[in-house]
Amino acid sequence: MLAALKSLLPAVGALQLLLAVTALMLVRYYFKSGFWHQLGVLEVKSWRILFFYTQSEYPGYATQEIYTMCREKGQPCAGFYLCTFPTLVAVDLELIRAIVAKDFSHFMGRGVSFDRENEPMSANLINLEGNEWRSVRHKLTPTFSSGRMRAMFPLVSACAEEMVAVLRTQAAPGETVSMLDMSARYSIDVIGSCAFGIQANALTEPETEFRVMGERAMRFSAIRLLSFFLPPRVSALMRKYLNVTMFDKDVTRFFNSVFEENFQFRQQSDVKRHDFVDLLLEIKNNAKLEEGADGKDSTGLAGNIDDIIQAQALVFFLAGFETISGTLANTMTELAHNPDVQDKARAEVQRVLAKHGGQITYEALHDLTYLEQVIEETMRLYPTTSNLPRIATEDYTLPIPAKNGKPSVIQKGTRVVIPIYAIHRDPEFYTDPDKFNPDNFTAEAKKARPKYAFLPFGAGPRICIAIRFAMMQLKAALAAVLRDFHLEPMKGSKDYPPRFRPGTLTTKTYGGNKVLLRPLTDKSA
Ligand code: HEM
Repeated sequence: MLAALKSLLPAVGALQLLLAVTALMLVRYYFKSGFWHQLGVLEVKSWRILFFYTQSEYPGYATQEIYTMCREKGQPCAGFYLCTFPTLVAVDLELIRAIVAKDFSHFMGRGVSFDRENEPMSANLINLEGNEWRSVRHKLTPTFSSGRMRAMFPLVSACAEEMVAVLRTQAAPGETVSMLDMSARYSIDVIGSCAFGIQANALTEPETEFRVMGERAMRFSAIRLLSFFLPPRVSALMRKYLNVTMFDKDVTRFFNSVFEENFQFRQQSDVKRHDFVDLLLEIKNNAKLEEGADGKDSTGLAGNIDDIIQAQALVFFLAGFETISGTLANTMTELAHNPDVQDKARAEVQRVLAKHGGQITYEALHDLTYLEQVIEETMRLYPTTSNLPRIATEDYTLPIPAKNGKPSVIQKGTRVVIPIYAIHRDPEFYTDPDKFNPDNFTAEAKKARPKYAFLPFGAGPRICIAIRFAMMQLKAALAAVLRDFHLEPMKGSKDYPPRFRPGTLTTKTYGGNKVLLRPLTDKSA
């Protein structure tokens, strides 16, 4: 029977399978109706949830609808049942704090299905759970310390200066530049340099292989995205019979070979670049020292240390590419459309540069506090992750009584969604929430707002590990652009305010963030 199915599947095709799975999910949805009601949790029945799973619209919209419904009804959370598992949308900020921080031991994972045996690259920090995650996180954390960032800054700064040099050649009068494209090339060059120890040259050669492969790595078809969040046994069947892997095989092969080549070179040479390759090498050497008699690292890592190290290098790419390029591109679009903000940010850059001998140094970045507000406001409006996923790794009693006032116990395996996009657009926390206003992030404004009302990097022990690295990259690039250019909106553009694109893992907008650039010397002339 199985053999017959297997031979049929290629003919059936991914799309048909997806339709069949969707139909099954719908049936299951109706079967399970009342599930949340019985638990005393507000139950959601909206067709939008299907769009959420099939990624046919920006996933922030479906959870925003649920968020608004909860707020109107005074409920801390709501649940829906689809795709064979129950999902809870947490709305109340105290409940969110409990899930991501206070009761973290019940929610240590994101619930992503992966196959370590056949795809060692998928056993990365983002996907790992439990003690293994804890161990890898503990080993990687020092990699992002401020001392390490300071040492790495020259590599990042070189890419920022290269970007403005390329922009200078592109900023012909009246010609628009796609800031999304330029930011992607910058981000690729930074990752190539810092995580793989190579010159990717995406800024000077846009179609370089590193970039092409990088963009392929980030392209997840609907079926691939769906497979991440299905129960492990269903994903395993999809892998076996449909060949649905987490990463494209060519992509894995490419990144493996680039990393291996440079890793071996570093092992055999005395070259030190103070980049992630050096630091991963250190982790490997320390792990070897800690190796137990069974050949496994004694600190809780399962599997081969070389595979573990390689998986983390790839995660720097996966987690660091589109998050940076999208945020950078959206910040530049907002600066182009908000000339007052742009003038104020540039005045700050000029003032700070004068104080630091005319150089964009690591220390100078710390003084760019208004620029930081501008970046934070961009991340509020365009959070790279619209919804933060968690999975209950144990049964859990909700700390806030739900609908019927009685304690509600959610079962192990329940998915939890923290609706970041909706929280960031809540008028209770941000007046005129759709308006770009960096004053939302003055020290006073931040103090007056609950901590969990701003979650661009997530929160709790699984918060983004690379916040310092991310801010350093963003500030270095923006300071160089503001120093050298005036940004203006594209004439007659219909892409502002930007609309969000469906079907992407990180938040993306339509239009490619096109702006007009005027070299500052021309402007003052
Ligand atoms: C604007 C830039 C960035 C944003 C907005 C961002 C945002 C996030 C978010 C929302 C999470 C999930 C946190 C949670 O579940 O609570 C995350 C996790 C993570 N990020 Fe970032 N990120 C950015 C840049 C980067 C960069 C540049 C890197 C690496 C070089 C990186 C590496 C990671 C890793 C490894 C995790 C998983 C951490 C764990 O599970 O322990 N991120 N990031």
